[in-house]
Amino acid sequence: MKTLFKNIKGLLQVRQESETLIKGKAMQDLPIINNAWLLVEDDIIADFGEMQSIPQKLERDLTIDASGKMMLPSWVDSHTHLVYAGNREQEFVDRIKGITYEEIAKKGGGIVNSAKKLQETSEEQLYKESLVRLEEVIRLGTGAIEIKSGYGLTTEAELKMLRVIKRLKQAYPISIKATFLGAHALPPKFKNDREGYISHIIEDMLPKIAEEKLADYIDIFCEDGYFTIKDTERILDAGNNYGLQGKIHVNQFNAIGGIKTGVDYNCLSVDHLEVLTDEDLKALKTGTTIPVSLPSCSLFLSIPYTPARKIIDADLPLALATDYNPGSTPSGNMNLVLSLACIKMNMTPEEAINAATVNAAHAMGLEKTHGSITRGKKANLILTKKVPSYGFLPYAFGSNHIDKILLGGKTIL
Ligand SMILES: N=CN[C@@H](CCC(=O)O)C(=O)O
Ligand SMILES: [Zn+2]
Repeated sequence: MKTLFKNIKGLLQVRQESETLIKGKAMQDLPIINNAWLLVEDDIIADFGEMQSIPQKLERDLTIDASGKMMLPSWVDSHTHLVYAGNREQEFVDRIKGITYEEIAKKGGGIVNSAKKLQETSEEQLYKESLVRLEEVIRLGTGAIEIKSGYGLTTEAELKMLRVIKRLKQAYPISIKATFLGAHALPPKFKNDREGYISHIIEDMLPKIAEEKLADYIDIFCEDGYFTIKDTERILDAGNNYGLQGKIHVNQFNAIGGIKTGVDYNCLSVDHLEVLTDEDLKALKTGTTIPVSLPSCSLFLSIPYTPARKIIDADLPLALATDYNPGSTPSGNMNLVLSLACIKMNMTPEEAINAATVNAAHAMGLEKTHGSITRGKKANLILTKKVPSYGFLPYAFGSNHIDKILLGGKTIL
C-alpha cells in the first residue's frame, strides 16, 4: 500500500540519516521542508521532497492533500507508568488542602497505595484499564512509549504489570518498551528491611522477569526516603547481569548523587532532574547518559521544573517525556509537555520538538527507527490541522492540533 501526502505546508524534523543525539546549540535547529510531499509505503517512510521536484509518475494507491497542514514524526514518550489500577484522586484533593506529596507517601499513600490497588486487581481488569489510556495517548500523537512496572512491589504483581505491558505490545501498533521498576517504593512487608527488599528484587523477581523476557530496561527511584545510591548500584549491577540497561528516577526532590551513579553505570537515561547541582551537571558531561525532563510532573506537584537552559547551555542533550502515572502526573499528553517545556522551561519550540522526537527516541533505544522523517524509518506520523506555523503547536496550548495519526503507515485517526 502506497500513500502520498502532497502539498504539506511544512515537513518537520527531516533528517537524512538516523541522527546522533542533538545537543546544546544544535537543538535550535529543526530541519524542515516547506511545501513538501511524503510517500508512505506499507509501514515505512519511503520518500519525500519538495513539491516542485515531485517525480512525474509516482505510483500510489491513495493521495491525501495536506494543504495548510504540518507533518512531523509522532511524539516519543520515553518515561511512563501507564499501566496502573484505579486512580489517586483522593490524594489530589488532600494535596489541594495542603498535605504534601511526601507527607501522603509517609502515611502509606502514594506509590504503596497504587500497589495495594494493583495487587487486588486482576490481570484482565488491569489490561482493560491500561488500554484506555494507551488508546488515548495514541490519539494525542504518541507513536512510541516506554512503560514501567513498579506498582506491583511483589513478584506476582510486578509480573502481572509486565505481562499486561507485553499484551499491549502485541495488541497495538504503537512501539512499546518495558522497564522493570521493582525498586519504586518499599512495600509494607519490608518496611524496616530495605536491603532485604532489594535482595528480594534481585534474587526472586529479576530471574523470573528475565526468563519470560518481560523487560527491556531496569529502573529504581533513587531518592531520600526511597532508595539509596548503594541500592541503586546493586540494582543496576543486577540488571546488567541480565543485559538490562538502566533508565533511572533521580533528583526529583533531592540531589543525592544519583546522576553520577547513573552516568558511571552507563544508564541510557536519568529522568526527572527537577533539582540539579553543578556536580550533577559535571557528571552528565562525562558520559553519554541522556537527561530526561518531565514537566507535567512539575506542573501537577507544583515542584520546580528541570533547569533545561542550564542543561542545554552546557552543550548537553535533553529529552522530554510525560511520566504518565496516577500519583504525580495523571496525564500522558506530549502536546502539553511541549507547551510546558516552552512556557516554563524557556525551551524554544525547535528545542522542545527535538527533545520530544529525536532525543526521546534515543532515550528509549529507538533512534534507528523512530523520532525523525528519515527514509526507511517507521511511518509513525502526525498530520496537524491547518496551523500558521510549527511554533503554533506549543504556543496555542490546550487545543488539539492533530488532524491525522499514522502508526506503522496505517491511519489510526
Ligand atoms: N517518582 C517516582 N515515581 C513516579 C510517581 C509515582 C507515584 O506517585 O505514583 C514519578 O516518576 O513521578
Ligand atoms: Zn516516573
